[in-house]
Amino acid sequence: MQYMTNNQHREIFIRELISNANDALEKLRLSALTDKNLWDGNPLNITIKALKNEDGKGGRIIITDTGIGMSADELTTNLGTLAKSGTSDFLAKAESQDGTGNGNLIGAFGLGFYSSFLVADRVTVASIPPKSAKVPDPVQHVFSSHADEASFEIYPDPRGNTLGRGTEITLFLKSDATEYLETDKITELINKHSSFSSSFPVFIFTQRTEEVPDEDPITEESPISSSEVTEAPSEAEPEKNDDDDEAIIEEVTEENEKKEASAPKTKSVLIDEWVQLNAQAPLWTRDPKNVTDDEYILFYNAFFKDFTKPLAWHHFSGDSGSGVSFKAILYLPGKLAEEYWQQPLASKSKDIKLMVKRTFITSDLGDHSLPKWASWVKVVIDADDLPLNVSRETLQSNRFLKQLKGIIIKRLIQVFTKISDEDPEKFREIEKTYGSIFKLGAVEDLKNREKLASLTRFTTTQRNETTLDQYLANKKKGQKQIFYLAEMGKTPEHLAQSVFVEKLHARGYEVLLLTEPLDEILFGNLRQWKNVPFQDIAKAGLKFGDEDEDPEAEKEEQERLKEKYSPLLEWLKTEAKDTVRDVVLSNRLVKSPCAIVAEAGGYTANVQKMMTASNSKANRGGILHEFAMKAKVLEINPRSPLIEGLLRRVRDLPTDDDDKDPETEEELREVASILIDGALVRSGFEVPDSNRFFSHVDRVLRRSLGVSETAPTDETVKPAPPVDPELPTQQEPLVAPPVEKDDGKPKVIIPDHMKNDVRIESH
Ligand SMILES: Nc1ncnc2c1ncn2[C@@H]1O[C@H](COP(=O)(O)OP(=O)(O)OP(=O)(O)O)[C@@H](O)[C@H]1O
Repeated sequence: MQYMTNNQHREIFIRELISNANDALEKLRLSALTDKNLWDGNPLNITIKALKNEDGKGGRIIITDTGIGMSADELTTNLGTLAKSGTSDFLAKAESQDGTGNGNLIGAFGLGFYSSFLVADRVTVASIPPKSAKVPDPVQHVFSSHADEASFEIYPDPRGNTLGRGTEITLFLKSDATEYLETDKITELINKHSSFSSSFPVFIFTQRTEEVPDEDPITEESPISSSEVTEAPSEAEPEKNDDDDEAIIEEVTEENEKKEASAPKTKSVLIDEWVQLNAQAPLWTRDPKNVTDDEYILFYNAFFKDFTKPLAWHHFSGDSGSGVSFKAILYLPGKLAEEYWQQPLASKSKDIKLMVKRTFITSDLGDHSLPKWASWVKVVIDADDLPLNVSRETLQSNRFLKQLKGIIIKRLIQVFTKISDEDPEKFREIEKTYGSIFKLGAVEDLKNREKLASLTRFTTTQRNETTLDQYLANKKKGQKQIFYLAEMGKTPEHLAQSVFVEKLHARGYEVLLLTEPLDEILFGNLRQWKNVPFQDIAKAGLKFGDEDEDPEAEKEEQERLKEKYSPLLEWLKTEAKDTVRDVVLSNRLVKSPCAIVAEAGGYTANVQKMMTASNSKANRGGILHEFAMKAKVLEINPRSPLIEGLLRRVRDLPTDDDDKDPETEEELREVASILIDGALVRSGFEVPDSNRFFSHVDRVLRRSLGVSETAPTDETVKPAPPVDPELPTQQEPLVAPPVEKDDGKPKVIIPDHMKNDVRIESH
């Protein structure tokens, strides 16, 4: 893999420049589809040549493409903007911005043309656009910029039109970057970073010596040098190497002379050669059996310009059924772009690269775009049987394009399902990035709802992860609901402690614990799974499913409790009338004395929080909102000693007006108020008036400690001194000025206790 180490990051200049050249070639070819005059059919390629200076010190690398080229204006706008703001400053910032200062930022995102300055202190770009109706007489211009200067120059190329069409970039290498003058080094770099950066041929200039028969030995006083270009890669003669005349000199010794007398005479000649570096067929056309993981990753990096590691990929071929056969590779990116989650519903797929016979056609699927949930997927798909010169407009009505969406989505879901079935470890990794995508997909994509919802995983009161199918396989006899509890932003551990879970858990029922906002939206859309409805256990309607099996005795017991508690239920209904619409005996509590449950049309604590967070006045103003806020029930646990105690006290309250004791009643009312507020908090709601709550708690505490309820707290405090608008005159600075070191740089003061851990250098 090619993830950057400290010293490696500058190597990426070659990848960036080849990728730019590839784009320029692609642009020419695509523009020529509509304007035939732009391209005369001459080869489209990229050539690279390294030239050492004659004095042996330094040299330059020349990268040339026969692409769309740039006019003087385009050179200014495309390349000049950064030069103006200072190239070295920019590079320094880019190198340090990832916080490690090791340039991984450059490695990960690419700097384009400006990465040239990682290895060069001067760069010239000679460029000329093709002849067109708009530019009938193009002129070759040179853009020249120095790494240390915040300026650039553009001037007509004194050499005239040497390129014919395209761009030639010359990097004058820094003294510490001369290793890149070795052809082997560049070849290694291109194979490592850029073997897939161009779909056009990339040639490198090499020289090798060869022994050839000497047909004219008499004239040969010393070995002869001959230069010949074995393959001219472009219509424009590649720049003549000034140093081509340099010969390989072979020492003529006596021994050699003797040998030569007996052996047939040969001479060493220097052969110039253009060697193609990316001669292999495009990756997607190859047999998957012969492609290594590294190749898939390198291809992904170069082709989609995403230099992170993809999580998975799928290489497949097929037939559309409408007579188009295709080959494709589909990739799951290692992470989803931040922007995706900011506005998932506004996202549009831009990385479906449609090729025809190995040539890029478009990534704009127009009306046949992928659904939003899948808009991040990266795919190269090459159709053999579409016409090459198909225009974007005719493409839109092409049957294959209409089918493309279906083909990709089907495969994408297959990839996820296969990993889910066969490799749980890997799926866990995938789920970290795509877990929410499955939920979004199941909400958005009706056609694939079931398949996508099958992929979702949930934490439960019994295990760390389960699918909905696994949940159903674990349901208890008679269980007719899928139990879940949702509270966004909380942890599953927190939810597992909820008052609503206690009885279900104690009885051995499994409860799904949902912590993401999308979870509730998903269940709201699904409503049921394999005909079993979802039940929010914080809401009314909870059924264990075995109630019908209750023996008569148990039913009688229920009736008895109801009757016993009716005075408390009635009394509490009055006390809690501002908070709930009803008070009932609970069948969902074990230890807790009480809880607040939302009615069918009411807000659960979770929904209420979401409503507050969404801050929408429209949501919060209406009658429906008022109704939903109040649609709650206070459930009390008849087996709780606290509730039993309260029942006794309520029963003991005199009913006769004459015997009534307002003080006792008030005390009890305070207890009830704390109980109701406590139930709200226990159930995830907020207390409506926390001041009132704490003053009640204070009074009850005083009573329990035997402290007078009316005894005032000593509230005397020392008042502030009188107003004094006068400002302090400067006597001593509050902060000691930085002490200058001998070299004029400020000395940074570090507290003694931090001296061993911190080192700061000032520059
Ligand atoms: N070889 C080239 N031929 C024609 N135009 C080029 C060439 N190299 C660069 N350009 C032009 O210069 C622009 C700026 O190039 P640069 O590499 O800085 O950024 P980019 O290619 O747009 O983005 P990035 O490389 O970061 O993805 C390009 O968009 C393109 O228009």
